Amino acid sequence: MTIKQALISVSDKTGIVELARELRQLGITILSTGGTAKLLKDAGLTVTEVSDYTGFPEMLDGRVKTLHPKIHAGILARKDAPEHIAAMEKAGIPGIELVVVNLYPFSQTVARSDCSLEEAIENIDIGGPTMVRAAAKNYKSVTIVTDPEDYAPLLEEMKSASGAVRQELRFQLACKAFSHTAAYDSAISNYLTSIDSKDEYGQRQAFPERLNLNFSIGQHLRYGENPHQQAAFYRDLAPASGSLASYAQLQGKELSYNNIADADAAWECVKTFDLPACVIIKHANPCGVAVADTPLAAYQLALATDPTSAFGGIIAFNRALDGAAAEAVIKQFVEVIIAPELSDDAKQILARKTNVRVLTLPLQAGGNTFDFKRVGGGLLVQTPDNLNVAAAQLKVVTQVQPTPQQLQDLLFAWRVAKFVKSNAIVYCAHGQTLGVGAGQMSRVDSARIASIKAQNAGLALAGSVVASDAFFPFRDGLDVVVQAGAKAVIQPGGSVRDEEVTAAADEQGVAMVLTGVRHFRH
Ligand SMILES: NC(=O)c1ncn([C@@H]2O[C@H](COP(=O)(O)O)[C@@H](O)[C@H]2O)c1NC=O
Repeated sequence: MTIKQALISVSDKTGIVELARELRQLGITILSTGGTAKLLKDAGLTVTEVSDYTGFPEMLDGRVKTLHPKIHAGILARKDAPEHIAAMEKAGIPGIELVVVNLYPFSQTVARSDCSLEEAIENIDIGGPTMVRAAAKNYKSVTIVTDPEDYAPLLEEMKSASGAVRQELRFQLACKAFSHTAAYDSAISNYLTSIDSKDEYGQRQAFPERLNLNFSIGQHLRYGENPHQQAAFYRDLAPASGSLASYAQLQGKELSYNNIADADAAWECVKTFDLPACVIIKHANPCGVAVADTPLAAYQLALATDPTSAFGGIIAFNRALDGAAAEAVIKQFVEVIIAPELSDDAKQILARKTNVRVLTLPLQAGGNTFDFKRVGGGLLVQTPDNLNVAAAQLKVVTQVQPTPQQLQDLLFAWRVAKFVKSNAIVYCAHGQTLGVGAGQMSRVDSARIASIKAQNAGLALAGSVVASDAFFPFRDGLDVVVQAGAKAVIQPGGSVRDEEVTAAADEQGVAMVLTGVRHFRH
């Protein structure tokens, strides 16, 4: 379909002057709205303002710019239907074969904490989506472009086909256009339905009445959790900075479904430490975590927790990976390595193992607004568990006080326990996990398993500290960890038998601190 006339009306003006210049060179007439027209004219391009074209000025503070039959008939007329062509000729309306539109920045506007309802409403684009949908509906006659990323491929196509665009590309762009308007309307609906109606338009609730999710496909995966399951990885339209979805893969095989899930667990855990840290994940649980002076030392300590389970693990660092650490890590079978960056040495060393997936991610705070869990016929939605307890918030409930070193280790153990599936028991000493009990239905069993694991790894628990992700419902769990050698315990408290558990700790001369916060993880 040859393009004679284009309509350009964009909020995001990235690359628009360059596009318009190329369109002019191809002999295409350009119609444009106020701000866009001014920018193009200032760049020396010949442009007709929509208001001059329709003979109807923009009005109501821009609420009506392009909403005119001369524009919409121009977009919606089927160029292959004689009756449409005749009707257009009779009305004296020329066709529009290319529409380049992106919408008012609604999501960016409402993301600002000081955004008022009035401001949000004014950022609901009306004329833009109307043109986008009209052009997308009429993709057989019209090309619709909503993303500056598509300007270059569009021009390439037009230049190679004397200004024409193939129907295949027009259809692809139309699909993208409907996704664009669908995402836009979802954002409006999510925002408006999360406003607390009781509070005159001010208070926003966390959860919208209707939850519209919008993710775009990042990649098709070879299979899901198991080979007989199909799978894909979808990204947020704008992933939070420093979240897993913003990874860059430097080398290695394609990531699998389980790789991505485990990489997320590893990255979220390692990000929470200030000191150089290493986290090794297997089947969504940390099997070794340590902090030390260097990435190498942290890795060696993390590996020592459970070298058997670390086989085929996902390993994350919160510091640049240097050559020494890289050399040590590739001695083991590792699925994925993640770090904020890699030294040139480390890159060369890891390149020797071409299959190993290596990801880099910016070490930045910030995460998802909501966590989701699909259940039969529904979706559980919650805000993420991003509470980090500080030393000042701990309450010592025993006669024995923890030493400063124990306190430091208790906080370390507590941070790790948050990332271990419940029931979680984590023994630690000197910034190293010594035994991790995960995912047990009984807390006592988790405590026993964690001690067995430490024993298997040849790590002594005498004098260690221990974290329990939730309270001890009975003293039996506490007895197990004390018998194993723990001298200080951190747990939320809140059981009806707290007194009995504290008495058991006193009786055995160990220190116990309460966080007042629980970290179940399922
Ligand atoms: N009301 C209308 O008729 C209308 N037509 C186009 N727009 C939007 O106006 C924006 C461009 O405006 P300007 O060219 O003035 O910077 C685009 O995001 C476009 O989607 C409109 N604005 C809002 O609805």
